[in-house]
Amino acid sequence: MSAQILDGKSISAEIRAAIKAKVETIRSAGGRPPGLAVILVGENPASQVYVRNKSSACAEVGFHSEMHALPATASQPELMDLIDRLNADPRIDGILVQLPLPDQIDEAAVIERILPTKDVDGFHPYNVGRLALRMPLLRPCTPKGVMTLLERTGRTLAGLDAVVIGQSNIVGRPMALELLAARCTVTICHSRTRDLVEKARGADLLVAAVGRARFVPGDWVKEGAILIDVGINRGEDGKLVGDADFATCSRRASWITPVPGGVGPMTIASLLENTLLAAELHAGGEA
Ligand SMILES: Nc1nc(=O)c2c([nH]1)NC[C@@H]1CN(c3ccc(C(=O)N[C@@H](CCC(=O)O)C(=O)O)cc3)C=[N+]21
Repeated sequence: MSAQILDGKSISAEIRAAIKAKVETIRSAGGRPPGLAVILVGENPASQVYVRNKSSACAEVGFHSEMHALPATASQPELMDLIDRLNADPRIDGILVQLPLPDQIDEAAVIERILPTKDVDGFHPYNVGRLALRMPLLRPCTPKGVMTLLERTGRTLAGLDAVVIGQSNIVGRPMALELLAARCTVTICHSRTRDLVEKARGADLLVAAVGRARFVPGDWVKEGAILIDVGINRGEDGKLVGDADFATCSRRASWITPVPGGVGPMTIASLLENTLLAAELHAGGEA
């Protein structure tokens, strides 16, 4: 078998075009464009690249966007004050605090400070709780983007054995909740998991979200499985590599996401979708 490619780059371009058209409709009716504020603390070069990509995606679809750069030495109260101001700002529908944050900052406290209806990352306990209870509102962007990709396979997800490798708050856990809501039988694997290889080989749908380059070799993939690669690892040559070994995995999977051009662009598309949804919530007077 040779896998079909789940082309996140082109699917995300379709989504961006649809969002751009909606923003034009809002504006021609005299409404204000959705607004996203991105907060970057410190000078992590990878974070700077991501933040720039998010700003240019906003510009492309006609959103208002603003970047707030704080020094690496910024204090917890400074960051909390900024969030309070953005929470109260009527032009801002979404607030994204780029992670990871420097060690002196309490990440969980920062996330909880964001108004749940402005939490376009979907990381606030309110939004995670809603997802867990199958009443999703703002859904974490990467898992949401993966669900959009999975819809494009045309495959029925209900009843599939899904294995998620990785248990992070931003990807693995919400990914498992999404797949459970889609009625998959879900196994979450992590560093203490016994017989990881056997579990992976049993998966009809395998999600690799470990953050280690080429961690999943082709012989972990069941013939005909769907393989979603969430990894974005930078190789020694500076090129992006996924958590799966694409060359060998694509010989066994039925569908596979490439890196780059798979899940990454879908994460940004989901962020734009969430910001539009947040703007609709705010316009409806629901917050
Ligand atoms: N609060 C917060 N929210 C995030 O959503 C968040 C974050 N912090 N911290 C860092 C990670 C990483 N992340 C990516 C998004 C898009 C691509 C992406 O578009 N990747 C392209 C390639 C980009 C390139 O060439 O570097 C691709 O895979 O094709 C990658 C990574 C969002 N993150």
